[in-house]
Amino acid sequence: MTLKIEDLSVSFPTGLVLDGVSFSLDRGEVVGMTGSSGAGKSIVAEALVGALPPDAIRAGRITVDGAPLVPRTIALAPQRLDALDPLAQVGRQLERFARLADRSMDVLAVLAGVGLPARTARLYPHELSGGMARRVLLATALATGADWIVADEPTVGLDDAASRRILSLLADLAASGHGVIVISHDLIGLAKIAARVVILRQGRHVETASASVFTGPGADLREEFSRALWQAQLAPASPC
Ligand SMILES: Nc1ncnc2c1ncn2[C@@H]1O[C@H](COP(=O)(O)OP(=O)(O)OP(=O)(O)O)[C@@H](O)[C@H]1O
Repeated sequence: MTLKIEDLSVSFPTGLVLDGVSFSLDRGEVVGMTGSSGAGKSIVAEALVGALPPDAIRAGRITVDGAPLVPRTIALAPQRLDALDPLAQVGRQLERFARLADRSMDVLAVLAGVGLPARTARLYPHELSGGMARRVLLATALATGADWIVADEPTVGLDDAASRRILSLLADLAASGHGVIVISHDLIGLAKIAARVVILRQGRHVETASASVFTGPGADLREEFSRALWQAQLAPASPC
């Protein structure tokens, strides 16, 4: 199955924020999305899962094998930890997500699917480590039974080792048959797990680069902006 995004544009009364984004992915694949801050990455995610603000106007086509994408077949693992209800145990929250998608699921199986032990079901969000909370956010998307998962900044705030484990989990979700879109500023991490990386700048789709071009100085990247983005990540951080 192929999810195809064609000419996706989004505008608000204040103006156009996304202009002509096109890319596709198959189930079993990871596609990365990166770009400068405010480039429109979260807007793409919201458009895909049908969660744009009410004053947004969307244009373009989102299809699966030629038919319009069915909303409940795609789910967002949100960026913000406050998407979790601070007053509800993790297990209860996963059940809520499943109910919203009109399905029943096995909480412990969903937790195991994101590498979390059964006891996590009884924990409240404030009892989770950063890495566990990121996994629970992914679990909220999996609890819906969606085929397509959009993970918005799933490694933000994590150290290198925890980030690597989350990226490897996302690759595993694709290997188990999901189509996974990962939004991240960590281009080095994305290049390790994604087949392609969609690069956005100020609402424009700069290019979709195959992961294999993220080597050395990135000479095979088509656009200057993409090369600059890649090289900025390779450069050692300047001492404070
Ligand atoms: N409700 C809204 N009304 C008007 N403009 C908005 C609204 N939501 C987002 N925008 C604008 O859309 C643009 C893209 O925002 P978006 O959050 O998608 O960027 P992003 O690439 O995810 O950024 P970051 O990497 O910082 O999270 C920004 O210019 C933002 O100000």
